[in-house]
Amino acid sequence: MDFEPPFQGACKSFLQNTTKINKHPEVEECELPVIDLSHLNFDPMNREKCINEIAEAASQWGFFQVVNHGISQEVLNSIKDEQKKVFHQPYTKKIAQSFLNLSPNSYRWGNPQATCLRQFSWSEAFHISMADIPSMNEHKSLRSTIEAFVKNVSDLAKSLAEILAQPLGIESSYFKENCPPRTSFLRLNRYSPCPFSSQVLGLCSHTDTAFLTIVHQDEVHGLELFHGGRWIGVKPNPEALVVNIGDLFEALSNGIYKSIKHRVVTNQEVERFSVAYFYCPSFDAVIQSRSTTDPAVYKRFTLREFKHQTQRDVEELGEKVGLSRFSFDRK
Ligand SMILES: O=C(O)CCC(=O)C(=O)O
Ligand SMILES: [Fe+2]
Repeated sequence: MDFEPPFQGACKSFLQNTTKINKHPEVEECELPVIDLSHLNFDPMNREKCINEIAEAASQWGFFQVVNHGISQEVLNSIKDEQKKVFHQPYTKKIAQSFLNLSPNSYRWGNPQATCLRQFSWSEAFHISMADIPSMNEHKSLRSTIEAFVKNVSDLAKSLAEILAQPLGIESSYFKENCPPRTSFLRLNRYSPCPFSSQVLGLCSHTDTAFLTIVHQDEVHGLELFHGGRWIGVKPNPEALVVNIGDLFEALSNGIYKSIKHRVVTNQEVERFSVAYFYCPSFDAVIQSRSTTDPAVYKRFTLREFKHQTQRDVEELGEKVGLSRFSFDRK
């Protein structure tokens, strides 16, 4: 098929000298906490209970699902349809810098810096900065679907961030001041069927950098998170969106909320799609651990410093090291 990136060629040398990654079929599936956001609009007691559930899930799991989230099924379905159309364009077209009129390197696949199979991702993605959406003029239906999705998902991200900030005593204006509308971004993901599914991951294990991420996954299983010392699968729930805490919120909350490692496994038969919205501050936003009682776990840093460190680690080690680079405990 002319839309597939040359995954096999790119990881051929790793496949020849690798031992199997320990995954499927041992991985169990779990029901992540499901939080009904309609309770936020009820009486103060119900609202308080809902806020506590969200904060509890963010600290125990770092991941949760939300229903009655305010994004219509129609918008979610059309994102998937549009995603399918765009990923099914010829590979040679997708790699052209001018495709979709996005910033350079918005289309990515595999992992050019991988040093071993564990770091390779059998998937492709478009990273779409909010600032790039207005220039997607030639692709009107993709653009308008993305705009409709972003309009809803950005409000949802801001409300969830403000809710999570409350128990930490962070002022409600923090996110408004630090996350201007253009600093967040979307990632459209496509996981291609993989003939080496017992060895190769769809998206290698990582934590997200953002304050928080909101994911709409389709009905195909694949997302797994590391919890309680083992990998567990997140059962797709068509009504729900998956929310996860990113590194910046873990740092801001002084380690109370957890940015958890997650990955996507491949399967041999069907393609899988997901769309992730990463709620991010501006590059110069200062991330400083907030706690009135405990000593700070993380040093103060800007997103720019964090990104530079990540870039260096990816170039030198093939993967991101993440928050531990900024921990006071680091040896
Ligand atoms: O595809 C998924 O379910 C998760 C995607 C993800 O973790 C990411 O894009 O960072
Ligand atoms: Fe992620």
